Amino acid sequence: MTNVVEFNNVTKSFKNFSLDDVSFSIKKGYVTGFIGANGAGKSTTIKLLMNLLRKDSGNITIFGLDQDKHNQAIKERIGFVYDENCFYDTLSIRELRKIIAPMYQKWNDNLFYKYLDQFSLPEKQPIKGFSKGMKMKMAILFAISHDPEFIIMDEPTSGLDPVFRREVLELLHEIMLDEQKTIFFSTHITTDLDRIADYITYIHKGKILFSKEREELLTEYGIVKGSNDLLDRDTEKEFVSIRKTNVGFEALTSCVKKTKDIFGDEVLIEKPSLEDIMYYTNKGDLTCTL
Ligand SMILES: Nc1ncnc2c1ncn2[C@@H]1O[C@H](COP(=O)(O)OP(=O)(O)OP(=O)(O)O)[C@@H](O)[C@H]1O
Repeated sequence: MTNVVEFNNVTKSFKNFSLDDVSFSIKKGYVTGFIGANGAGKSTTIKLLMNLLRKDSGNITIFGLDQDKHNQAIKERIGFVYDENCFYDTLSIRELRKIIAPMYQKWNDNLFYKYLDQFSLPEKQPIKGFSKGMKMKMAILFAISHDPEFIIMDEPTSGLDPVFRREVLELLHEIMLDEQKTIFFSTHITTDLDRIADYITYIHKGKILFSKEREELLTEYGIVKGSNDLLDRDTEKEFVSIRKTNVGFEALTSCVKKTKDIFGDEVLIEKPSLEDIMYYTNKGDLTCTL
């Protein structure tokens, strides 16, 4: 399987935060969801991917090309949706098109007008009068009208109502019907990933904890429920983190198989949601080898 992106030992430090020796890859032809708590390093990683930030060390290849040597050629093949509005808001879509289209050799007006119509966006109205949902649709419109192979989005569904969110996800589905396309997007809304993501990359305090197939992840991890007297210093170490109540404990394991070997039928193991995995991982440190 080909990788569209390879991060190799990438490091970036700010005064109070570091992306620490980050290595992961993004598979061609799939949707990868990028999750992590507030401040975990998602936007920083995406900015490094877009070459908008200078890395301290390591290297990044995109389409097999070194990012620093082939910046322009790479950008031509990427569609980027940023989480903040970065367009001049006194301009209309028609005026923006005149500025943005010449930047891309492969700009496709047929595609542009197809999506403009599909998104029901007004062409001549200044964008400052647009709702948040309309602005997001417009950002997507400009990101995909040069028919990019790889689409990167920083929280495309944040702040959108459920109907708009569903529309954005439907659009991503439509794009993915072309098996050559790849999408990488960050989100806090893990249920969106249940609908669309094939792979999940999880960042926690500047470190990548895993980058795995979603289905595989949901089989390896489990929510374990049992009686508090099963817990002692040794058994507690088997869990990512534990929540104890008067009636028993609930914990996350990252190794369902090992948990079954240790506890047998004495515990109940349920399939976790991505939200469960994020919640418990933020509470504790990983104790099992991933
Ligand atoms: N230019 C910068 N200078 C100093 N610190 C920065 C800079 N950019 C980001 N940071 C810090 O790096 C950390 C990670 O920020 P980042 O925006 O990557 O997180 P995030 O996972 O995208 O968070 P969120 O989900 O809240 O958007 C934060 O503590 C942030 O304050």
